[in-house]
Amino acid sequence: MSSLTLPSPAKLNLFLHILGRRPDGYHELQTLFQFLDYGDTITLTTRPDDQILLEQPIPGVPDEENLVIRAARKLAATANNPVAGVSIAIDKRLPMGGGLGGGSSNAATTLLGLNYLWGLGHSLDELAEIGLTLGADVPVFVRGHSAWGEGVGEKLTDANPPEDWFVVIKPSCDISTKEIFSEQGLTRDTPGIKIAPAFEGDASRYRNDCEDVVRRLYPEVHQGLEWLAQFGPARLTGTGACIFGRFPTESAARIIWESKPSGITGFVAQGVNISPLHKKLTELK
Ligand SMILES: C[C@@](CO)(OP(=O)(O)O)[C@H](O)COP(=O)(O)OP(=O)(O)OC[C@H]1O[C@@H](n2ccc(N)nc2=O)[C@H](O)[C@@H]1O
Ligand SMILES: Nc1ncnc2c1ncn2[C@@H]1O[C@H](COP(=O)(O)OP(=O)(O)O)[C@@H](O)[C@H]1O
Repeated sequence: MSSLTLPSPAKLNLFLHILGRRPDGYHELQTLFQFLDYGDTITLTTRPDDQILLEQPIPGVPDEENLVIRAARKLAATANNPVAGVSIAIDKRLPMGGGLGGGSSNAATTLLGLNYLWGLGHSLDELAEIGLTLGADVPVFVRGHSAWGEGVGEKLTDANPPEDWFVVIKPSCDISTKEIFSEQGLTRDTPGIKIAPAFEGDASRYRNDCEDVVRRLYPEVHQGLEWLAQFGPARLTGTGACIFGRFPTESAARIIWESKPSGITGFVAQGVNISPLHKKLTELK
């Protein structure tokens, strides 16, 4: 049996513009993804039989729907020869449905980890294509470089935003991506911008178009943003509920984190342009 323990980092949408809606109802986006040096950890252990199993179910997510199981099954189906079974353990730190991409990241880590353990030799392009069938955010985690995202987020161009520090807050509400994209009042006509070689994060030309709707529906998010905005640029990631404030140094971020009102949950982490998953896989080679 062989075993592999790998990081499954979070992402932030440093901005998120909605340009329009496609005939199939999906929204055309422009976004900037950056990874955080913070996330879940996944351990993959091969088995003597051919089963693909989750060691510990995630409450509220049936194993059949868990993105790691779905990713492993899809990958196994691409193999020319039978592959070993695998037990998958997820050490979950990322809040679910928080706009941090935890589920998509778990899927990508499983795809890359099993590609290595099973010796399949698929390229990142091939794995990103499999990933896209699991979710729009999976390809950026597979490619492992911060990126401008267009289309539904699958057209990716490498980006190098500053590796600033973030205070990430999880307001005490769960927000469904589908609910926000169904809202009447959502801004859906932001003009497309030319992707820029440099990103000045707090420039007024960059927003999260979901923010107004989410602030209106979820006062906890509004209050969190008002508090964070006192200290620097603050935004929603994805369709929420998590919000983040950006700081140039770790100590600046930690001072604000220590001053938070009681009851606020979240964490401090650095933005990184190479995914911690890819750093770890490079060390293994
Ligand atoms: C908008 C982002 C930005 O990162 O939000 P977060 O999920 O991270 O918050 C993602 O692209 C989200 O992608 P993903 O998480 O794969 O979305 P899904 O679960 O497939 O989408 C749930 C529902 O949201 C709507 N949806 C999703 C993505 C999109 N570009 N347009 C949409 O209209 C669709 O109705 C879809 O059925
Ligand atoms: N391994 C997983 N981790 C987290 N969520 C998962 C996983 N597998 C399936 N899901 C489902 O995906 C949904 C979105 O989760 P997640 O990717 O963490 O949030 P978001 O897309 O808002 O960043 C969850 O609410 C959950 O139902």
